[in-house]
Amino acid sequence: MLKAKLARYRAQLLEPTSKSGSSGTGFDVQKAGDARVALIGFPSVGKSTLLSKCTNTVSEAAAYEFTTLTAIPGVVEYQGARIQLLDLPGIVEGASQGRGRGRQVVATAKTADLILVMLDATKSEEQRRLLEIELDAVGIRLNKRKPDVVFKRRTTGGLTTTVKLTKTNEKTIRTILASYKLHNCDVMIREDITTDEFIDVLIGTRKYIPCLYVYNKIDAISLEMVDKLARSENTVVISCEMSLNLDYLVERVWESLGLVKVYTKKRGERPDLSDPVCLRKGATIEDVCLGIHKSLATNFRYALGRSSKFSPHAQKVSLNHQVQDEDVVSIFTK
Ligand SMILES: Nc1nc2c(ncn2[C@@H]2O[C@H](COP(=O)(O)OP(=O)(O)OP(=O)(O)O)[C@@H](O)[C@H]2O)c(=O)[nH]1
Ligand SMILES: [K+]
Ligand SMILES: [Mg+2]
Repeated sequence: MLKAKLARYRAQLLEPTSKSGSSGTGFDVQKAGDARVALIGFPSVGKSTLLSKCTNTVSEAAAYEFTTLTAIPGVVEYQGARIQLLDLPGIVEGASQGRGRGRQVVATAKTADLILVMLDATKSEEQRRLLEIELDAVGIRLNKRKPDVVFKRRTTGGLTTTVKLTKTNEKTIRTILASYKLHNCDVMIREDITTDEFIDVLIGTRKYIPCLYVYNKIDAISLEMVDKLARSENTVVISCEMSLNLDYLVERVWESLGLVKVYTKKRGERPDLSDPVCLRKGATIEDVCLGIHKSLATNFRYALGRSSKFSPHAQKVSLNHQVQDEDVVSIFTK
């Protein structure tokens, strides 16, 4: 019950209080391109150096802490896709609780499609855990998917569990529901969740964001250490200064975003490889149409799709056909 209370108070605390209605907590940078990637890390880990190396934007880098004072967007081009990379001020322990810039940084992280937790490979492992705590405190869940719990407010209701709960129990769930005054609701638990995960579902504003741990400055540590770090999960090791592994980082960023690039082709012409339509995995031909122009979906007759990975021949496909990465699509309208 204390956990539930604490989570509720924290959620209230982080809620925008301004009457203007805008959350006003993040930095005011327009989203641009096909996805947004945010750089989160302690001061002087090399965030700005990375932005300057991977994009056409220059962000001032220097040996003193808090060189960067605001959000600086750059664009990473990857096989025709445009990814917005956001350089942000460094944060310190307690950023999520404090006022001002630290809070602003973590609030901005919430708007990202992927978070790069940037770490200094020469510093202790502790930095990673500290950053995770700050992101967790504002409701960001890294590399997790939303728990499989269906929750609906109703006039009557009940609790159904389709799996055996081993990390929490029904009594705890009922106590938490009561403490939130949720007496009439339908709850269906379809996964062996923890108490904390259940509270996350109730709070409802959690963000489940993929994350890569990026260890910079590997030029300054031993090869054994580099090898060890490089083998960890969701981890990329780089040296911005010596331009080591930066192309691989961009590849991993693309992969972690879980996007697909679809190339369009006009009849009798070669596919346009410079300007793909980028969509979420699982997207359909209809999404491709909408990504180009609304009228394409309404006037849709059929499409010819060619999957570069699975079949060399174009096939006639309908609106609900799922597209794969690097598919080539021609759309025919009425
Ligand atoms: N040895 C080494 N030093 C690096 C590397 N990348 C960046 N640096 C140095 O680290 C210092 C900090 O770099 P910045 O890019 O300013 O770091 P930041 O994370 O943007 O720092 P803040 O904006 O202050 O939070 C600079 O002196 C860089 O030259 C690297 O790969 N290896
Ligand atoms: K710095
Ligand atoms: Mg900086």
